[in-house]
Amino acid sequence: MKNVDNLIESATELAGRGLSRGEIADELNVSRETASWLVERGGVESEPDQEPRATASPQDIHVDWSAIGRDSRRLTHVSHAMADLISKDDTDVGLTVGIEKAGVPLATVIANELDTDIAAYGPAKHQWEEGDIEDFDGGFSQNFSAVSDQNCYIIDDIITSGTTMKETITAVREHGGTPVGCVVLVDKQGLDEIDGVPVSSLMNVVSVAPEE
Ligand SMILES: O=P(O)(O)OC[C@H]1O[C@H](OP(=O)(O)OP(=O)(O)O)[C@H](O)[C@@H]1O
Repeated sequence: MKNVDNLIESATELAGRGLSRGEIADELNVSRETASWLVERGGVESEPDQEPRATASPQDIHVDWSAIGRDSRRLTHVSHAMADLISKDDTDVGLTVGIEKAGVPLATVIANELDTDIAAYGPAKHQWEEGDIEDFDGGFSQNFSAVSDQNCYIIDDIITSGTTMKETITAVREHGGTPVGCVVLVDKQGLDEIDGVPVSSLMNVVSVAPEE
């Protein structure tokens, strides 16, 4: 089980390897604000030109679903529950797209359950090595189905900012597919839709902290 000390340690190590706060946020599945907080708690100085140090604990949470991810039977049960969220939809869906990495094993089970083909999308951040991440493109793996002319579900584990899901929706459309639903384990934004595509999640994270 990860606790905040583990997260601070991981964030400090990633910062030491030169990753930006945004990249650390992606790696640890937390918001950028939380990534900054974790790094600063680890004793690393703020990045130049960044907002002032966050002294209070931010309103983000880290979701550790490794108890599901490390056990194929649990993963299958949970994926069936995700499929159940969308299985009553009327739309004729022929393809389930998993977002690499964590979305793919979930999508594999969901595709089997819903009797669709399967595709795998690698987001741009996974191509990034150095320089501006905007200069990199994501892509669909050639080892799986093509998306053209298919109604598609898009599967991932977590929505944090929604950037990865939005990128995948755009990529599906650019490749001639039609995204008809996004399904995740946990939606930290509690979104109804992204770019006109309905979002379903097994769990939404809702902050009950009073506004500052
Ligand atoms: O909504 P966003 O702010 O875009 O963040 C959510 C994404 O971040 C994580 O991917 P990550 O690359 O960190 O991990 P993974 O490759 O293990 O799935 C997660 O699996 C989502 O794909």
